[in-house]
Amino acid sequence: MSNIACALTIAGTDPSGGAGIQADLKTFQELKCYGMSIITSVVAQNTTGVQSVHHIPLQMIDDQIDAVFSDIPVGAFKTGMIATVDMMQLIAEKISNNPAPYVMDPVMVATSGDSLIAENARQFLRDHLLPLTALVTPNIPEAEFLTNVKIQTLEDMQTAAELLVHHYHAGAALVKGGHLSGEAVDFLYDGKEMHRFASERIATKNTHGTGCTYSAAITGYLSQGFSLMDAVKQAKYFVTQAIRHSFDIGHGAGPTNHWAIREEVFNNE
Ligand SMILES: Nc1ncnc2c1ncn2[C@@H]1O[C@H](COP(=O)(O)OP(=O)(O)O)[C@@H](O)[C@H]1O
Ligand SMILES: Cc1ncc(COP(=O)(O)OP(=O)(O)O)c(N)n1
Repeated sequence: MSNIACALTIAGTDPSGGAGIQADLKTFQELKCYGMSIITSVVAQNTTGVQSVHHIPLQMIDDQIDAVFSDIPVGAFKTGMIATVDMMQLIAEKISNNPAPYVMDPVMVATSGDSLIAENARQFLRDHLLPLTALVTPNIPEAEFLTNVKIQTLEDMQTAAELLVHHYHAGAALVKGGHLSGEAVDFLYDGKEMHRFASERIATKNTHGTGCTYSAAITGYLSQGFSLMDAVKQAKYFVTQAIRHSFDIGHGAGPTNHWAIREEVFNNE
């Protein structure tokens, strides 16, 4: 039996390669994890926005999950876009007995402004999936929706992180500050302590898929046995480098560069 770390993503697709399943698998690969994927929706999108969405039938999502869970031990898994309440119900049922750490990127709206999940699914996500998580990774608008706290300051971010754990029963919460100004600061609250992760703000419009990449990197590191704190620390470095070396391709918000740390990783071996 191989002892390679196996990481799984349950999410929607991005044929232009910057976000969703494609970003997750590229990230897993860069971290030398064995990447696996379950597709919830096929999304026609690119750097400028979402053109159309096709939801995968429930039975097919069910079959994909069974195919993976019945065969391969999952070290850690994440969810991204889960568009409907029916899909959420099914996924909650399927993952509730899996002991691997669950990282939720509570995807609601794309960088382009297009909505990716049904209105009633947002509340279901908070009430039924959040309590199953080891970690939830909302950006500011997502944290505002989930907690009903208006977030304008670093203190507000910390309040939201605490509420997500103590009131909404997330295992831990990482509230990301990409949508504020100044340094790019994120707060991780693990139920006991608040940890701050900061980097310089990089001047770029090319941030398509940053949330997907960050949560996939955390999942990848968790699958390798890193502690939550170390997984977030390493992933923050990964996503910062991916933004720093992002690509100016396409006509809108370009994608991050998943291989930005490859040379450094290889050189450190
Ligand atoms: N311009 C930027 N420069 C550096 N880091 C950034 C920048 N924008 C976002 N980040 C970081 O990228 C990660 C994802 O952030 P955020 O944009 O808040 O989430 P999302 O991509 O889900 O909207 C966070 O670590 C955040 O601090
Ligand atoms: C299929 C799919 N999942 C997630 C997203 C969100 O990605 P993006 O629009 O780049 O926003 P962040 O990852 O930065 O929150 C998507 N567009 N498509």
